[in-house]
Amino acid sequence: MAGPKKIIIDTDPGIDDAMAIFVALNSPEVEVIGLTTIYGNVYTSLATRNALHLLEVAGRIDIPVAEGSHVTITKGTKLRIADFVHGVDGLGNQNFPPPKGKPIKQSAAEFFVEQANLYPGEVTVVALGPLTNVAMAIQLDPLFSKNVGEIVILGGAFAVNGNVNPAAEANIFGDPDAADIVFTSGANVLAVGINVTHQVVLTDDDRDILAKSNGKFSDYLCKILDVYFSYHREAYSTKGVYLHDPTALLAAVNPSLLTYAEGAVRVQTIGITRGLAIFYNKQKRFGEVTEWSDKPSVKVAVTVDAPRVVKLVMERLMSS
Ligand SMILES: O=c1[nH]cnc2c1ncn2[C@@H]1O[C@H](CO)[C@@H](O)[C@H]1O
Repeated sequence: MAGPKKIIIDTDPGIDDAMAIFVALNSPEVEVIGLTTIYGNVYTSLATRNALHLLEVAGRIDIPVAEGSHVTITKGTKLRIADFVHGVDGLGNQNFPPPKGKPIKQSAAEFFVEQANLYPGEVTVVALGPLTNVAMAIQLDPLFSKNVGEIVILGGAFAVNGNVNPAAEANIFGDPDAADIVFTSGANVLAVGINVTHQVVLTDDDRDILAKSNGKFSDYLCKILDVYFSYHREAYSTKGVYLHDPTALLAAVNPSLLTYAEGAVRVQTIGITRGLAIFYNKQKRFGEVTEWSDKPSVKVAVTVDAPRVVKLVMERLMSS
């Protein structure tokens, strides 16, 4: 019998990243073989610090952390950091002490390539931030896109408005050039966009249940969730928060929680729609060659069993 699925979580923690990491650590279907870090919710160096801290909270310092890129794939340094969503420390302004651990010497991209070569077809990368590290791995090793088992992406706003602006979702907007490289790489890609994750809401009542449960992970999260709840109340008038990262993580754990369409995805890299990801379902045979014509298909999530996802997230956070 095959063992648990090996996953590497590429992360920019981030409150919903913290949730996803804890859910993963409490999911017997997967083995977390590493965390890699990227800018997005915070800068990369803080993402590394937070990744190490979260593993220490979880008592899992056996899991290596590889630091990722500090700049976009085109060496851009004008990064968009979402500290207004997660707090200046990325973890709800709690001023946690610095972690004791250190990242490994390898970069995130080198770690991806090494692990995909070590276990061809068996490693799933769950990318919860901008896709710079994944695109760098594709550029570093021409065989990476074949050797990696699957790349599950939290990103895109397929046929709905974005969350950075009407066109773009935050992770794709963070590095649109990298995203286009990943979507057109031929790797086995599954994208979970905010068209799906906006259906998965952890309500105020769910949070009360988490708070009363006395689980290690739920206790920790209830401390940091305030900032995330306030942001959602202000930005969306929702009585709850979107479970972006945990939903993408669970898509890697149990793909049957969602349904998917297959087709080619291209990302706009310039202009007012920079970061817009457009899915082509390959149904119409266009009379002319398009920028999508010869591109490999990826899977894009279309529906989600939201009550089951919320229930699973809660169970796994409370039973810690
Ligand atoms: O309004 C927003 N702007 C920027 N980033 C956001 C916003 N809402 C959530 N996220 C963060 O970006 C990813 C989903 O796009 C999630 O990781 C979430 O934490």
